[in-house]
Amino acid sequence: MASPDSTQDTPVCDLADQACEACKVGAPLVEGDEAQRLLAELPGWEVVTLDGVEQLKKEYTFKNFRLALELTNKIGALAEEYKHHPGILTEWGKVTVTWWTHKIGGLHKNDFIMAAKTDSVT
Ligand SMILES: C[C@H](O)[C@H](O)[C@H]1CNC2=NC(N)=NC(=O)C2=N1
Repeated sequence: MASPDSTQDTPVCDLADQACEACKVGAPLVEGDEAQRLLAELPGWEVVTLDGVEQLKKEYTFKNFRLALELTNKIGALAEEYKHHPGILTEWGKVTVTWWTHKIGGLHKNDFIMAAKTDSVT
């Protein structure tokens, strides 16, 4: 039994367990070193710039379309639950997910939280 103060007992509130905050126009963008620090907690995710907007992106692969659609629907339910919505491209054997915050035209902490929550439903 590890001692109560050992590091493995230290509760870690990781991204997937955090709640999204209400995001308003003018909220600060997450960029540079802060983005890289949060990205390090998100295996398989990358920051891409599409139409000048930084977004988090990850591809999930499957052996058929039905499984891709199942994940798509799980992510859709997450988005509705947390009122924060991704881009989702659903293809045979693949789901491509992008997270960014439309209101601020880039990345917010919420996008990193939702990316972690996306991984938690795969
Ligand atoms: C009115 C509605 O709650 C807002 O427009 C929400 C909806 N979902 C959203 N999703 C994302 N990714 N960015 C937003 O700015 C956003 N705004």
